[in-house]
Amino acid sequence: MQDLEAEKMNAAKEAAKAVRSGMTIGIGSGSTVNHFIRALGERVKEEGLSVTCVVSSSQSRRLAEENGLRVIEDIPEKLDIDFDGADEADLKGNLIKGGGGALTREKIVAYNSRELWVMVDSTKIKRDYLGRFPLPVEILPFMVSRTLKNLEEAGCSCSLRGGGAYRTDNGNVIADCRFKRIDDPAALERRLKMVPGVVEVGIFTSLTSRIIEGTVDGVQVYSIPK
Ligand SMILES: O=C[C@H](O)[C@H](O)[C@H](O)COP(=O)(O)O
Repeated sequence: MQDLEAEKMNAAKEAAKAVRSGMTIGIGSGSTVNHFIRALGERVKEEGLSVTCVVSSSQSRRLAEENGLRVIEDIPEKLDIDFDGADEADLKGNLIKGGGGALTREKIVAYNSRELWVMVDSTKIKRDYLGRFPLPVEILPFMVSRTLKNLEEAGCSCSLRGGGAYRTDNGNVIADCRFKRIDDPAALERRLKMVPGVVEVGIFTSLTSRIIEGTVDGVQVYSIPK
């Protein structure tokens, strides 16, 4: 049986090796990122690295601080590298994110970083098309049933995460949108962002610089041309 936790850990440990003292980095959210935070925390402890980070969720913030990382909220310059996970990734660097509800802050952090390095286990890489994982879209709770209908006009069926009880760190709700397949991620991202009430869409395009896929005994690294 595939050991997905080991794959995530291998990807995270490899990524953590790239951090140098003095860097300001972005840190995303999720179980793979948790491995990254712990691996980086060990380097901080053992090598005395000085690292400052902007994190994309309250959960990552807690873990980062517990592991000795300095966390800040804002910075006028771009971050050096953003390290994050994904729910799906294709080899052009298109991603589906937001399984943990942190997509909006994750996209802000990724957009404001020179590079985005994505750490995934082997099941996340999709060589044909994205969309098996329901696409998370963060929306305002105001007039939510109309917003869901407007999203469905793009050819999906939507449900509110937790029946509407789930709240993001921004106080909003998540619509999980099931498409048969997503053939043109950039066009769909643009279309859904036009729906009033949509805060952010969990499709990330043109942001990824590198995908680190964890394998049973190491990693496979894909560089994404800009
Ligand atoms: O909102 C959560 C994020 O987009 C995560 O990076 C994504 O869901 C992948 O999480 P995991 O590493 O737990 O599979």
